[in-house]
Amino acid sequence: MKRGLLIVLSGPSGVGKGTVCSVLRRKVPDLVYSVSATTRKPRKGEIDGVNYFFKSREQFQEMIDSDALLEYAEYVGNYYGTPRDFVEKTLESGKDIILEIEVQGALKVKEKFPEGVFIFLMPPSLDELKQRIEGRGTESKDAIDHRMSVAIEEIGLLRHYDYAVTNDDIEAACHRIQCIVVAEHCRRERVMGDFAAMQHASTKKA
Ligand SMILES: Nc1nc2c(ncn2[C@@H]2O[C@H](COP(=O)(O)OP(=O)(O)O)[C@@H](O)[C@H]2O)c(=O)[nH]1
Ligand SMILES: Nc1ncnc2c1ncn2[C@@H]1O[C@H](COP(=O)(O)OP(=O)(O)O)[C@@H](O)[C@H]1O
Repeated sequence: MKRGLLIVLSGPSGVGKGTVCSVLRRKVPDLVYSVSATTRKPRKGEIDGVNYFFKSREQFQEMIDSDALLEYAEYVGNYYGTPRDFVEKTLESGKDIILEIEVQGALKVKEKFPEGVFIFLMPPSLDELKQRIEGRGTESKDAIDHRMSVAIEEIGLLRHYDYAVTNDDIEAACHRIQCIVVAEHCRRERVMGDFAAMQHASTKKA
């Protein structure tokens, strides 16, 4: 059985990762979405187990201690982490999985899964990024300023990624990501030498 693709979608807060992921989930129902654990408090409308697994600091620490997380990072005062088992089981079952995580975590995943596909979602401009965070209305002014300074540092790490996708338009960004996924599958077909297996089967028949 061929393993699925591990796709990491990263990028600064407010760039549209969540929005792009929810559109992708609708368009590509076969793509599995990893639900993270966090110590952040739920926002209005967020559901435990759907948007995040909401944990206390103690519960999160237990997950770290028992090696239940593939990676974790502290981001603007809260912890976020990817439950390991779900990712590994999904990949083993041959399905593709997408992790929507911030940059420090993405770089840790890259150390463990260099064969993953690392995509950085870029804002059309920093002004547009600030407007999107403000427009979402979920953060205080201090938190927005903090997220903007973290964003500038994160964009500086773009070179560690395989692809940059600009989120100028949601549909266009999703289309680009879908194209990347298709291309990566084709690339792996070549690397995995399926052609050799095909030749072997046809020699056996002759
Ligand atoms: N390292 C890591 N980052 C995560 C994880 N889950 C979410 N994040 C990131 O944490 C950051 C803050 O997430 P959140 O508080 O939901 O705010 P928002 O994504 O900016 O709306 C975002 O960049 C998320 O992509 C995770 O499991 N691990
Ligand atoms: N291509 C886009 N054009 C305009 N607004 C967008 C676009 N993508 C996302 N947004 C808006 O930007 C805000 C932040 O998006 P969100 O998905 O919450 O970002 P992230 O998950 O990266 O923090 C939301 O209000 C969302 O509706």
